[in-house]
Amino acid sequence: MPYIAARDLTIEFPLYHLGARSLKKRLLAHSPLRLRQDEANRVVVSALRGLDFRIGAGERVALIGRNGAGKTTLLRTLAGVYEPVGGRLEVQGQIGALIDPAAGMDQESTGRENITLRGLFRGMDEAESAALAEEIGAFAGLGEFLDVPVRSYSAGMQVRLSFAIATVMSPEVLLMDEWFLAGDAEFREKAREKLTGLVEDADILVLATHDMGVVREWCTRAILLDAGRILADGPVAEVLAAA
Ligand SMILES: Nc1ncnc2c1ncn2[C@@H]1O[C@H](COP(=O)(O)OP(=O)(O)OP(=O)(O)O)[C@@H](O)[C@H]1O
Repeated sequence: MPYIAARDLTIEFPLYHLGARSLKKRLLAHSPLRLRQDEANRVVVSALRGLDFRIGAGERVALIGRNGAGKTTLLRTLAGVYEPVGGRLEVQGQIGALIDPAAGMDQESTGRENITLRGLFRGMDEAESAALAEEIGAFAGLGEFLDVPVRSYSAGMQVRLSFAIATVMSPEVLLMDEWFLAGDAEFREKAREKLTGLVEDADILVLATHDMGVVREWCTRAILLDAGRILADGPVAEVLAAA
């Protein structure tokens, strides 16, 4: 059964090129909770500070909180993009990540080549990968751009392509940042339909969002983050009432 277990999970980012010592000192004095000096005398941002939680199969969890609270950092950590500097994290289950639109995309290759590569990587044969490319290209509405290098896509086209790639297979653990719900009205409608199916199929959903309508509609549990810590964790209605 898929699950996520975090124990004292801590993520920090070193800040380079801060320059003058006086600036360092001022920063540290003004933000003692988020900034500290590490053993190498670098100023580091404490993005996530000692998080403890367990998410089991069947749970749909919203990560909520103000700008800079740590939602995206937590999603990226769950996806394996960031390595914790402290604590333990276990993620069991096949992950599907809708976090960074350009992640894993080769900008010099065409949309079709990118899709085919993903298919082959997942163990499909060439015919299956080719069929996948057609299906994804059609869903993303790329038309002839399917055979053009991705670097010449508009931002919206990149989002549609990565959305279509990431959602075509049903992951057990679905990690999603809210901007995947953005886009033009026509695509948004298609995306919502697709996501509703995906959310229903996934064993675990973790969604970072500012949209409380989406939280109420899709999630069973909310984790409220503030300055890298968990302020509240529980059923959506309870956490939203406390927020
Ligand atoms: N690559 C990075 N380098 C340095 N600091 C970072 C980096 N990524 C995030 N941070 C810091 O970590 C903290 C958490 O940021 P994060 O993006 O996770 O917040 P968020 O809750 O997703 O915010 P938003 O709602 O604005 O998207 C912030 O203080 C941010 O400045």
